[in-house]
Amino acid sequence: MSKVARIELTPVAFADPPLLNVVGVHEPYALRTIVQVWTDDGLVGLGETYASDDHLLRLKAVADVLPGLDVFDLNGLRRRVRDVLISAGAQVGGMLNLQDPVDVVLSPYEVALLDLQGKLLDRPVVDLLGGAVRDEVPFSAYLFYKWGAHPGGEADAWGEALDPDGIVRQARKMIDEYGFTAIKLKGGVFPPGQEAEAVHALAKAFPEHMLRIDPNCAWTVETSVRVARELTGVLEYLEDPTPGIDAMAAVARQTELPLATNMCVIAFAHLKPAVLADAVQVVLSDHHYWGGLRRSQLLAGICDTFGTGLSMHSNSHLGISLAAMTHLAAATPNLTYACDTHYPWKTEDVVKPGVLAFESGSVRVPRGPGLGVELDVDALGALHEQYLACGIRKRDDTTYMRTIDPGFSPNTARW
Ligand SMILES: O=C([O-])C(=O)C[C@H](O)[C@@H](O)C(=O)[O-]
Repeated sequence: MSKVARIELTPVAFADPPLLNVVGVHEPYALRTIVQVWTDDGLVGLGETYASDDHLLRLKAVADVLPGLDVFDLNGLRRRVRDVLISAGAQVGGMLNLQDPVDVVLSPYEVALLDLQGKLLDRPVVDLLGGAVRDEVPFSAYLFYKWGAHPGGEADAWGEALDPDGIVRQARKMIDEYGFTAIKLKGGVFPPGQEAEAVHALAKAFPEHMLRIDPNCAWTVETSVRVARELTGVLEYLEDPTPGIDAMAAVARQTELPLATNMCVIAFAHLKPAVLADAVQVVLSDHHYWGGLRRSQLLAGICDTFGTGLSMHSNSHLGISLAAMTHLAAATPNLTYACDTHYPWKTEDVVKPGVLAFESGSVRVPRGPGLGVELDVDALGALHEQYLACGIRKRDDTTYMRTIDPGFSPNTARW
């Protein structure tokens, strides 16, 4: 029996371009924690998660109680995570508008144990999740309004995108380089009419592509209904136009356009009220806060039961997460939408190159044992040094953006 012997938690910082969203501009660096779980027989399993100071403290508290755990005992893992968090006074269970901290902390450990199980059995993680229903997982081109450079920094190859022409240019570059067949525009930055204009420009330039826009709850119910009606037949779904289950339900009652969310349904406790109110037609899963890969499949089953669509959300992430997302999506039959990913925006990674590549907008499921990706320990060390030097220490995973000068964009207003 292979048991957990020790855990290494390594916070890292990697370069992130000046992407804009409703709360401001991405910092020059995004932060993540790389989790390594070592067994008593010298194998290592990998996980990746957020890196706020509070989250790191919780990860550390759990790491202290994992030695001795059988790597196949995922129920025992969840029990230990829950016990540690409850005794530390965490509000577990998914309060209104909050993720369930048990699922958030559980996730990278569950992924690391699945990676270990796969290595022990010489099978890819997708096989442990029920087997591949698709060998290639489609992702979407994730577009952002964007500055040409961080203040005082050098311009990057993507250039500036602050109007419909800039967004179409960005889409063209993404599609040329990665072959995406679906496009998501991060909105909530400019007035809604201007952002709808960008969607129309994308529809004109890429008539065969599936389109989405996500203003991250920046709009009122009235604005959401107006934009939804204007973009019905143009978008495949409208993501989080307005905050909360009740407001989303009010929009849903007044439009035919499917509404999607990764903001009002973010824990199992939110599913029942959302279903009862018929508030959302598509839930964006994200294994980083839905409790890992197997609990994301539980979410998929619940969505299937209630006829709710399933897509996948992404924050800035590295290759361990991309591998985990790909295995999960490959093994989840009703995950039929192209998944979100920030991966094309990243120029540094902690995994060795060669396994994860986009072809025609899709990533082929790694077939090696476990997640199928290998840690580059030199890169891990360098990105950890960057974390120590970069000066960004996150207290809270929701405040990872620098708020931009409100004079630059009216993003402080509610539209
Ligand atoms: O609502 C979403 O899709 C996200 O939160 C994804 C990303 O984190 C995005 O908003 C970002 O990084 O600016």
